[in-house]
Amino acid sequence: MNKTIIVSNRLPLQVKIENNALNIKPSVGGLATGLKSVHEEGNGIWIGWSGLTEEELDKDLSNQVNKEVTKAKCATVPLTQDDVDNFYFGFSNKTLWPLFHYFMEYTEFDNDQWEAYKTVNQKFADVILENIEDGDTVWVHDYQLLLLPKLIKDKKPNTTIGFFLHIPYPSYEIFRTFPWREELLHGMLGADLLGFHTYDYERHFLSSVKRILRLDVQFNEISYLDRVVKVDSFPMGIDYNKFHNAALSHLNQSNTEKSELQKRLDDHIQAGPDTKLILSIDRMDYTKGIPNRIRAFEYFLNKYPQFKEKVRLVMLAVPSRSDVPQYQKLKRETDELVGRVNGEFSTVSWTPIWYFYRSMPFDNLIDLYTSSQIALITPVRDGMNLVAKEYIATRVNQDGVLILSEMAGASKEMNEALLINPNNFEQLADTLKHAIEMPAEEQSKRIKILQKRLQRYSVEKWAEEFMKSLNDTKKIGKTIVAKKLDEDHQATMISDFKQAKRKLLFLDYDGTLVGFKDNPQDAKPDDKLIQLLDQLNQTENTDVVIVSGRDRETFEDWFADKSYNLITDHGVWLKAKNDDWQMLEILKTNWMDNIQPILQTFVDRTPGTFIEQKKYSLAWHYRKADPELAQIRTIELNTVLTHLIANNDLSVLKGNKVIEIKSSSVNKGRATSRWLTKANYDFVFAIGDDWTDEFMFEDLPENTYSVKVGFKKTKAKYYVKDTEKVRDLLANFTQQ
Ligand SMILES: O=P(O)(O)OC[C@H]1O[C@H](O[C@H]2O[C@H](CO)[C@@H](O)[C@H](O)[C@H]2O)[C@H](O)[C@@H](O)[C@@H]1O
Ligand SMILES: O=c1ccn([C@@H]2O[C@H](COP(=O)(O)OP(=O)(O)O)[C@@H](O)[C@H]2O)c(=O)[nH]1
Ligand SMILES: [Mg+2]
Repeated sequence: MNKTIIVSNRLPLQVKIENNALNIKPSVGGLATGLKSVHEEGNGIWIGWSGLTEEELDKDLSNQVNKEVTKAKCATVPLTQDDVDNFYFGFSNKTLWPLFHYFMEYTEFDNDQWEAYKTVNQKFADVILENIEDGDTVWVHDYQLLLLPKLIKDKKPNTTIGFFLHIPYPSYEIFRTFPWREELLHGMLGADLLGFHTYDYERHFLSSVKRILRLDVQFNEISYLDRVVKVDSFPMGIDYNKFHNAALSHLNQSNTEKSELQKRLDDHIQAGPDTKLILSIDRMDYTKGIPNRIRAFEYFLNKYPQFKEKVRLVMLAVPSRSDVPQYQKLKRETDELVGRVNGEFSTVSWTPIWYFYRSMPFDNLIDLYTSSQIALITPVRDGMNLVAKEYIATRVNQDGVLILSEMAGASKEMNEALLINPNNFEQLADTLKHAIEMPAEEQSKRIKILQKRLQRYSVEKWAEEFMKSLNDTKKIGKTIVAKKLDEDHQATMISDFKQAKRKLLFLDYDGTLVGFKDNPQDAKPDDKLIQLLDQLNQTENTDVVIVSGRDRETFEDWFADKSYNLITDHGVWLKAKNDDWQMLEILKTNWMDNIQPILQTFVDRTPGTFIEQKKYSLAWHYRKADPELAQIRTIELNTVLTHLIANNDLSVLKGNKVIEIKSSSVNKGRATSRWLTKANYDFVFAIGDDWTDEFMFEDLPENTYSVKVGFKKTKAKYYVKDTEKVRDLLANFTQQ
């Protein structure tokens, strides 16, 4: 039976050594809850780091850990102290975390730490590869493991891989500054499904893929090598019932059952008729906007002094990553600010800010959530923010107001909250006043809608939706007709080739025999290709024809001293071995004078594009242009051209980052079909990568071995991954 492997940096277990003995408890985080049905109840295993370094574990302890962890359906990735320092505190938290949260000034680009990141991703891959079998599904989590999807896919292509990013994905303008950007994107694209919290992160990712890797993206699908990678957004939810039910039982607590914290909170609430608690809970992280919040609260007290002694900000900041200098700086700044504001406003019976720097047990969190009439959540950047959702889930009487930063992913689903820009103190102060004074009916109206949505799209539902979508990626391949040319198909083909008496091979040039280059003239045949073509050309009873959209002049130049069979200009010219050039179609070219100036206006308005002037066609190339602008321009150009060419027997051909205008009567299908009549071929093979090659796939006889390069919609029977695979494949024909 196939299984699902979940992978995250940390296991859903708390592993500690106390008095030389192991203490292992399940951790109760949201992710563990959401994945329960995939992990414990399904046929799953969870792979991650235990939290203890190799140095902390002697052989005996390590065996014990492994035994206990296996019982919990987990497996550990062994990490040394150096790994943790350089991969976790280093690259993950000093590079990726700040960069992805738009804190460029905090971002370090350190090559040694990048190496450590790669090494540790490989360590994760090693443990996965020990546990994985064909047909299994893997779900990788978060920014510490961005390279992992590729490391698994390369070794185990017959597995389904999902990746979810729990933090924001930054805009292209930020991501492009990352020195190893290509490698990171290729790492992620090892997955079959990439999930983000919001549509904005999704589109930022797609924009990086289009601009940096220049891949083709259709809606939310990326054509990548011989696969399609799907990208989608799945906003993570919470364990709604857990928070809601805890709050319900809280309501019925007797005085003796109440915690000390609850009693103090009650004291404040009961101090007067309009006293209110404003709550904030976050990790002590510079992305959470803690100093801003304190300053804005100070501004509010100055602007609306009537609320002095009435409202109190209860601020819980949970210690986090305190080994990283920026976090230490933030802690000092927060201490200072709280001190300043409290010093400035406190009276004998009132301190404006209650500040806790610690983590609190679940029951105390419920005390805080249920006692606070307002939650003030003001991150400057946040992937999602679950605290905002938890606050809403605990409002069992449908009262309370959530003030939420629009920079948190959660704001995209929580429109009924009061959304603010955390940098706008004026707005923040006014929104606080609005929240304090909001009528009960309005509070309830907003909370009800929010609760309904959170209850429905819980963390369980989130995991279910992701898994469903991941499963569906298995079907993507089936909607495209071509089959992968695997070893069995290849063996049959080669054996047919060997048995045949008269053989014909049609080979497209660009994108098939050679990879793409920015400048078309740079895509010259290399020595290895020439060697391969020479060998093919000498193969007995075999006609090899290069069929290209290139112009005759270019091929004359590149293959000057060769006697190859060539078809150029998509089928205008033909040159048989040791023969002269022959024109297959008599064509007019007077249309060019009208179309050329129009193309020129597109060149002028679209930086990076240029016209390739061929004798019988005009090609507008946009490989180097901004992909989004190019997409708009191609639609525009298509409209303009369709209108103009209506009566001219011309057609517009969409190639790989090129639009070509040429005579309708010319195409690779007609030209190759004509060649076929030259002899009685009993083996025909045709290979190409582009739309223009579809004409030959369509027109050639039924028993042709037709092969597409790359995983795209096609009429060909088979597909192969890339030009490298094409050359390997062709080499087979030369072996007798
Ligand atoms: O039929 P083909 O042999 O595949 O030729 C199709 C076109 O190829 C050339 O353009 C493409 O390759 C260039 C070099 O890598 C690249 O810069 C460009 O973006 C591609 O579209 C050629 O310039 C065209 O004339 C051919 O029609
Ligand atoms: O003392 C505390 C305070 C908060 N939390 C939890 O920490 C999580 C914080 O998640 P969020 O998405 O808000 O922020 P992150 O820390 O992931 O950036 C929430 O589930 C809180 O309930 C906790 O376990 N202990
Ligand atoms: Mg091509």
